[in-house]
Amino acid sequence: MSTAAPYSRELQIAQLAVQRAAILTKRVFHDSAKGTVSKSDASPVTIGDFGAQALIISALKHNFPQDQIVAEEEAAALRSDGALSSQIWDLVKSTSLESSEAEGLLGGSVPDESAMLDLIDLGNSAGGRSGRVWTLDPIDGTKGFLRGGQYAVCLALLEDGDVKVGVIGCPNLPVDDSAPLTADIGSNATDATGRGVLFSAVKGEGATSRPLTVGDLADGKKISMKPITDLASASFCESVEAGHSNQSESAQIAQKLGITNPSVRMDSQAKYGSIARGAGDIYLRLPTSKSYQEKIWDHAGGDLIVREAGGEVTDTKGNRLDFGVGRTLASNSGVIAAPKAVHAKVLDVVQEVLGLK
Ligand SMILES: Nc1ncnc2c1ncn2[C@@H]1O[C@H](COP(=O)(O)O)[C@@H](O)[C@H]1OP(=O)(O)O
Ligand SMILES: [Mg+2]
Ligand SMILES: [Mg+2]
Ligand SMILES: [Mg+2]
Repeated sequence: MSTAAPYSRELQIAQLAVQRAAILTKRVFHDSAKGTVSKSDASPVTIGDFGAQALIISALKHNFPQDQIVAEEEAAALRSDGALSSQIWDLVKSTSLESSEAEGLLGGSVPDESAMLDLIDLGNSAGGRSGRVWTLDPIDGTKGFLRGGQYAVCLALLEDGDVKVGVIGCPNLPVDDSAPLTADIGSNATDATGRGVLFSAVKGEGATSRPLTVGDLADGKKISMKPITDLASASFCESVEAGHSNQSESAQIAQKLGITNPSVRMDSQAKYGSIARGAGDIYLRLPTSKSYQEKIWDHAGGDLIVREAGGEVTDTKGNRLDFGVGRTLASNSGVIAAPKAVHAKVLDVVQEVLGLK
């Protein structure tokens, strides 16, 4: 008797849902006014973020009605702004996958605008240590999205706080796994031919990449981190936004490690995907303020994809990221992702520079 691969249905639905949402975000980037509004923390959100969240939650609700969902956005601002809401509804009702069979698997279209708002708000779960929890960032790196740089559509499944499935769609990364890591250089990075990658991982089954929008889901190729012996030739990536990660400390760390290449700055979980496929080696995210707590939707997929590709991911204290404490990584501080063979060395220097030892 043959048994299906673990989480194969969850993986298939997550991949299709991310693909469909990326069709919407690309339409927003190319075709329409972005409908950008500023949230209470002064970060931007666009009609692309809301629309992508509605489409993905619709697919999750259809397939896994019992599961909890922790997603970044909420519909409150749309309930008090009918014009914004109807702009999003125009997009959501007119975005579908080409294959009607695949659309059927996702449960088809959202019935009406009011249902769309309710779907967006289903992402309000508190998360936690028990049961099945999906975590969703409909557009990770909204600033990158707006400037035509890197962004990602990110979905992961946690079971009892442990990441089991991670899917990250990166519309602006080159398809070629061996393309060198380049800085987020604005309009040069947009989803022209040859761009758009879907990274996936299932716990214990490895990590893959495939083109985001064309071909069969089964076409994923195994990816792995670059075996690295000499840190002098390593490349490391970090946030574009200086407010998200301390870039002067990372420069000191790189220097102490003997890394000679300048950091590659890119937005979003595209950083995790890029190191997982060996386009880069190390991802450093160093806390800028004691008060900011990283969000689980910003890391769950990337954490699994890097670990399944042969990497180690910890915080600056050396602890694994704990996705079971709620909507944020309240018990962690920063992120250090690197190939297993060099992670301890990198962490040691991080702790030295941060004064943690
Ligand atoms: N003060 C902050 N510190 C760290 N990350 C932040 C902060 N404010 C927003 N973010 C989130 O950081 C992520 C982008 O990180 P990166 O710097 O790696 O591109 C995004 O998820 C962004 O949210 P958003 O999803 O709204 O873009
Ligand atoms: Mg945001
Ligand atoms: Mg994010
Ligand atoms: Mg986001």
